[in-house]
Formats: sequence, C-alpha cells, structure tokens
Amino acid sequence: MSWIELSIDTTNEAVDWVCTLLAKAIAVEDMHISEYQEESSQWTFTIQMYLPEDARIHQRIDEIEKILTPLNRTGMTSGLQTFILDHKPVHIALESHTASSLIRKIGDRFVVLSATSDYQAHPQEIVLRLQNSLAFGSGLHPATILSLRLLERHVKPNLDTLDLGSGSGILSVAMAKLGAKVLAIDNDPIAVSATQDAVERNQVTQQVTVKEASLGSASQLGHWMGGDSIESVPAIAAQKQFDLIVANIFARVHISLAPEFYKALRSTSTHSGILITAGYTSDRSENVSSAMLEAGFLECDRAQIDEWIAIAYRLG
Ligand SMILES: C[S@@+](CC[C@H](N)C(=O)[O-])C[C@H]1O[C@@H](n2cnc3c(N)ncnc32)[C@H](O)[C@@H]1O
Repeated sequence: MSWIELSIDTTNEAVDWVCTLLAKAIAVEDMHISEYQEESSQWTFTIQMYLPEDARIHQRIDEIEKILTPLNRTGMTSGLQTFILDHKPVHIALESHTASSLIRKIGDRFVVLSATSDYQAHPQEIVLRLQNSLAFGSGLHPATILSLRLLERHVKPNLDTLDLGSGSGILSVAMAKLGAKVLAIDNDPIAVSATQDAVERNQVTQQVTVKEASLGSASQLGHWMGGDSIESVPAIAAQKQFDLIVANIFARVHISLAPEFYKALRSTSTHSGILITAGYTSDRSENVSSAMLEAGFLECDRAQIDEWIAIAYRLG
C-alpha cells in the first residue's frame, strides 16, 4: 500500500497549538517532529504526518487542512505539502527531536527533558521529564515558560495547589518537585492521560492526583479548541481548598472564573492564597486584571516574554 506524507513547518510558539489541534485527526505514532537546521529560516519545526492511501485518504487530508487553515492564515504555519511514498518510514515517532531540542532550561532551576534524553543534572536543578504527546505543554510555548517562572517564585513545600488545564502535566510535575501537593485537572482526555504519564515518569504519584474534571462553571465550557468532542466534565466545587492555583488557559476563561478562583483559595497566617494566570497576551491583561480586582484579588507579580504575559494575584 502507498502512504501519503503531509508536511508543514511551524514556529516554537505554535508547535504546541498545532499538535493539540492535530490530535483530533491523527495518532501520535503517525507523526514525526524535527527541528529545522537552517538558522535563517522563519520556521523552527517541521511536522510530518503519515496516512495510508486508503478509501478515507481524501476525507482525512481535507480534515487536516481544515484544522490547519486558521494557523496558516495567521502565519503560524507554512502551507501543507503532500508527498506520495512507497512505504511508511520506520523512524517516525514524536520522540525523535534532534539533540538541541531535548534539553530546555527554564527559569533558574527547571530543566525540561524528553523521555529518553540523557542529562546529568546539577544538584540545584529540577528535572521535568516529558514524553512527547499531543497535549499542550512541551515547555516551548512562552505561556508555559512564564507559568514555570512564576511557580518557581511562589510555590513552597506542602502547599495545596491546583493545576487547572494540566495539558502535558508539566506544571503539575514542577509544583510537585517544588514540594507541593497537586490536584491536576483537565477536561481533555488526551491531556489527562499525558499528565498521568508525566506524573508516573517523574515519580511524583504520591503528591499529584490527576482527574478529568474542571473548576466550577468551567466544567461546562467544552473543548478549548471548539468542536463537540467534550460536552461537560465533573466540576470541582472548591471552597478555601487551595493555597495556590495555576491556570495557563484563555483570557476569557480567567475572566469568567475570577470569583470561583477567589472562593477556591485560602490564606493562612504564613501564606496568602495565590492565583497564577497565563495563556494570554498583554492586550488582554487589562481585562483579566479588572475581573481579578473586581473579584477581590491584588496583583503581586508578573512576567512577560514578547507579547505573552503571566500575572500572579493574591487574595486581598
Ligand atoms: C494552554 S494549555 C496549558 C497546558 C499546560 N498547563 C501548560 O502550561 O503548558 C491549556 C489546557 O487547558 C485545558 N482546558 C481548556 N479549557 C478547559 C476547561 N474549561 N476545563 C479544564 N481544562 C481546560 C486544555 O485541554 C489544555 O490542556
């Protein structure tokens, strides 16, 4: 049987979006991501997808094209290229990033590694080992990097924390390795299994509980990329349950959840309840901040990379 290879180029910033969107149409074992070798190129990654040339091939290519069109229109990917192959290449696996993409240092202490990379960590470093998956959170996106930077500053041992929208599990593992207890929730089953894998791989199962769920009214929002694949998930109705919440999620979700975030957090004599918000650009920060101030929060920290921003608030 012949195989079809579909290929697109994309950027550091967009690669997580592209993989998350493609999860609707393709299995992880049928994709291959490699890092671009030419430094002058506007693209950082090439994503190749392999499909058998069977009766459904045209329908599947149309579906993938439809998924990628908005990203292509906004300049986040190249156009889709199609090649016909005699056989499926044997090397394909998301795991085969080139050496330079295997080690990402973030903040002062975090080092993000792929499942198989060999790295001798310094005693002060905190290793986060992730299997590549189709869940968002490889550690390449600025919103994830900003979340990690703020977590490094605010997570203390033994805090009770919530990771809302855990994706790959990267932030949950980071909080656990900083000594916190974590409830990791996501409404996408692909993300839930990626988080569970990350928690086991990093040996933090004692500290992290993973659930297909959401916080309060966000349990009714459906899949963040649209479509009807998720209707609703169980809601966590938290009352003064957490010392810290992190959510790398769209601005509109932060805005609608502001009062529920406030209710879910608690302050103690030694720690003021903290909410870390990320997943939006600075043009939305005023809207997010007004909703948070109205709910009773006070801003206590922020970090920015280009137009991406993350803001930490504490209970007022
Ligand atoms: C931008 S990703 C963040 C992933 C990871 N925490 C990181 O920082 O890289 C957002 C995640 O939130 C999840 N999500 C979106 N809307 C949600 C909702 N209403 N309830 C629960 N999870 C949601 C998505 O499935 C996705 O895994």
